[in-house]
Amino acid sequence: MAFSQIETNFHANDGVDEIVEEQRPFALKHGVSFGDFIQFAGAVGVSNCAGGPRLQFLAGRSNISRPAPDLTVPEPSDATNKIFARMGDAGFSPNEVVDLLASHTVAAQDRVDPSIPGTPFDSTPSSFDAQFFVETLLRGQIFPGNGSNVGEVLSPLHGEFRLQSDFEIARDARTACEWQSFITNHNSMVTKFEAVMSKLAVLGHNPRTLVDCSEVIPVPSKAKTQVAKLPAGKTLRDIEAACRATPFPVISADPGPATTVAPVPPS
Ligand code: HEM
Ligand SMILES: [Ca+2]
Repeated sequence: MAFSQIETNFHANDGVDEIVEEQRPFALKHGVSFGDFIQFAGAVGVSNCAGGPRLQFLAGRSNISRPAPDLTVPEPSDATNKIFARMGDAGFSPNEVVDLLASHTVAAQDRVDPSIPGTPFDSTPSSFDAQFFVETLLRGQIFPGNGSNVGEVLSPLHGEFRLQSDFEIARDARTACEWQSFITNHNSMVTKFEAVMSKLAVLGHNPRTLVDCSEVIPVPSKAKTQVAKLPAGKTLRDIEAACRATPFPVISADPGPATTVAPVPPS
């Protein structure tokens, strides 16, 4: 937000310009630092999702900072080794990257395939559920838009988008069991997401110098279920299970005709 002239030009930040320009006037108007505003908006935003986490919110970051160097943010076309190495530099283990990727249950793409903006990564983009962790393990069959783009791989459902990085981290021997574990344990997914987000939120800061203002973050509505489902039209045979230690759980499929996924509303 402070260095958007520089940082929004980095390829990995493509699309971030819009929300930065939306939010900056609020931070300036209320005399809140950019770092605090971004953390606050993220915590409030995700609390609106059914079944979502209630993130800690600490205030007190200063606006004294420098532009980040380019090429530090992972790209969806990066190999898992590279993603884990970059995230490792920031103090996150491969399993913590999986925990962070629960965010992709409430996410959509605009720029990887610009012909289909708003195409979500799971069938329930307004629900903070574990559908993302099931659907990324389904065998890929179609490209939802104009064919294969850099960082995109085959998706299992019409209207759903699959990032190459999500596909590979779901199947990587280092992370496949953490990935699979969330399919039958919504609480664990949310608790681990809250924990890893607390870590992400204070990177580069001493948390002891910040003030805990978490009580201003709304309490999200409860999750409907602890266990995810197969989308309608899919069976367990469509799952590419990758965790060697634990068999893939027996989960049921939604009834009805094959699931297709609608785009999220334009932002
Ligand atoms: C591990 C490396 C990651 C890669 C390669 C990656 C990649 C991407 C890409 C390519 C998009 C689509 C952007 C667009 O086309 O507009 C996206 C969307 C998104 N990502 Fe990630 N991501 C990663 C990790 C994360 C993390 C750690 C978080 C948060 C904790 C996150 C949260 C989101 C959200 C919320 C969206 C949706 C934005 C929207 O709907 O407008 N991602 N990600
Ligand atoms: Ca979801």
